[in-house]
Amino acid sequence: MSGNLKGHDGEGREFHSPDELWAVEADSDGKHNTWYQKAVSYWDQQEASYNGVLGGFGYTSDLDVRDSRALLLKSMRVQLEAADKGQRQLTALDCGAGVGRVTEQLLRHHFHAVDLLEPSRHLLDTAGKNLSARTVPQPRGTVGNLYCAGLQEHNFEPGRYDAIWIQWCLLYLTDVDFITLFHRAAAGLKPDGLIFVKENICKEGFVVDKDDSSLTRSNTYMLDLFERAGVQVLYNVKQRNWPKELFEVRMYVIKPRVQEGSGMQT
Ligand SMILES: C[S@@+](CC[C@H](N)C(=O)[O-])C[C@H]1O[C@@H](n2cnc3c(N)ncnc32)[C@H](O)[C@@H]1O
Repeated sequence: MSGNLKGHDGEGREFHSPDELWAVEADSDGKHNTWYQKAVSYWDQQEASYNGVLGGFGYTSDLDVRDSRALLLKSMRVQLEAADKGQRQLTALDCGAGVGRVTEQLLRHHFHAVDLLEPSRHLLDTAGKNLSARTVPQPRGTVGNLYCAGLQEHNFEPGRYDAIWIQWCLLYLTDVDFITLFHRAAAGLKPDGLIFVKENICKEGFVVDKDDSSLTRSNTYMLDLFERAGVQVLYNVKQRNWPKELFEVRMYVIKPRVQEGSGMQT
């Protein structure tokens, strides 16, 4: 399916398929280290603040968190009720965490421990400082492990997480790494754990941004990759009240499929 998807970048270059893009962006060894390094270099130069990680649209943070919270509460009602009764300790991983905005505003209010993964050292350091210094009113959770790494290279601790939150960073992953990520992340989940993806979405095909080495995909393209990753999409929800001048934003709640006969999640 994704072979039929066409794309373009901001410099007038057209791509007939994602494979053409990945061939153009490959290093001489066929890997995409330069593609990934360019993204981290871009983020190394951005301001370490909510406004910086939201591309100058810091005012959208509250809107974003409001819809995320509604979907989290709906998707994890059983687990959160058990936590409220003191029957369960919940752990989350915030991926591409930036300065820890999603953890501070959302995850630490519902999970007992939140780990952060972020490849830009200065953003991760700021997240660590923000989360230890700020006195959020009665947060449930503490900050756990801080991993300075990209999603394409991270090894998830087996069976640790009730939720893995991946917001505005899948757009940095090649298709191959996008697909394998879900296999690796599934191993990091508890048996009823879920993966939450929140991402910019273009109307059709894909749009490449050479500045930060990213790829905004259409909803069709995202669903095709989820299908190829062999995961189940429980919810596919559009962010409401989003500024018209920005890409549409969608949230996907993902459940790994259980491998028949093995009791293992994939
Ligand atoms: C638009 S910011 C979003 C930050 C945070 N998720 C939020 O919503 O506030 C994108 C983040 O993705 C991170 N990033 C870039 N490449 C990545 C990769 N390969 N894996 C994981 N995160 C990546 C950037 O360093 C940056 O912090």
